[in-house]
Amino acid sequence: MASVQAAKRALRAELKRRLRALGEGEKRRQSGRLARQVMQHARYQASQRIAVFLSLPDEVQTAEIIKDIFQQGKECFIPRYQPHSNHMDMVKLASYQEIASLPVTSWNIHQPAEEDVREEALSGAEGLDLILMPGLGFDRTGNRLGRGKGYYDAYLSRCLQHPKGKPYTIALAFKEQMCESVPVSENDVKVDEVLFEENKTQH
Ligand SMILES: Nc1nc2c(c(=O)[nH]1)N(C=O)[C@@H](CNc1ccc(C(=O)N[C@@H](CCC(=O)O)C(=O)O)cc1)CN2
Ligand SMILES: Nc1ncnc2c1ncn2[C@@H]1O[C@H](COP(=O)(O)OP(=O)(O)OP(=O)(O)O)[C@@H](O)[C@H]1O
Ligand SMILES: [Mg+2]
Repeated sequence: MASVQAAKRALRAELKRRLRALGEGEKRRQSGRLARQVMQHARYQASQRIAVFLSLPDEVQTAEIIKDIFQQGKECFIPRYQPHSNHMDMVKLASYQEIASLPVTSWNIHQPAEEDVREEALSGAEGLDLILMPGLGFDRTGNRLGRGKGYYDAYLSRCLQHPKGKPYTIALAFKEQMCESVPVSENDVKVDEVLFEENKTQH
């Protein structure tokens, strides 16, 4: 339905305005609290294979979470997306320190080069246990508005085909990213939980 696309476009613009108004200190403060919430989360503690995004400046910062994943002896996977499609893999990251040495994409996100051969999370029987999800906006029923390329929706539908089934999904949000309701279409996959300051929603 065309009107859903228009509603998404309008909400993305509104959310980008809200995010631009957020100061660096406030983003750091909320990110610190959310990182602790993740580390204390039973689903996180029980997860061995975790996919996490390398945060952009307007997203909840994930550096402390990534360090903890390695400290806890868990396995860490990061996005490798193909710019001109909606294809994304989650590939193995060897260490926190490795991130700085990875090339950057046109969106200025570190990711391994296409020819860099790495384990893809869904290539083996183990799959993924948990995906920490980015996004521009969320509502309390788990609807998610991304950056409009469908990478995560397409990836989650691939996860559904995997013998292990869909991993648990937790979105990380600044409280300014919470919306009354997010417009969705058939391809949109809900997240299991949205973590934001002082509160959380579970479905
Ligand atoms: N940190 C992070 N990594 C990620 C994602 C993400 O949302 N966050 N992705 C999740 O998909 C994939 C990359 N997809 C992206 C899609 C768009 C933009 C982006 O900056 N878009 C512009 C406007 C796009 C346009 O021209 O229409 C923007 O948002 O300002 C960035 C990443 C994989 N890696
Ligand atoms: N599972 C899928 N298979 C094929 N195309 C898809 C799938 N999911 C979404 N798409 C397509 O991707 C495009 C963008 O979708 P949408 O606007 O929901 O992006 P988004 O959820 O904001 O982005 P992202 O998931 O990358 O954060 C749409 O044209 C949609 O039809
Ligand atoms: Mg979507």
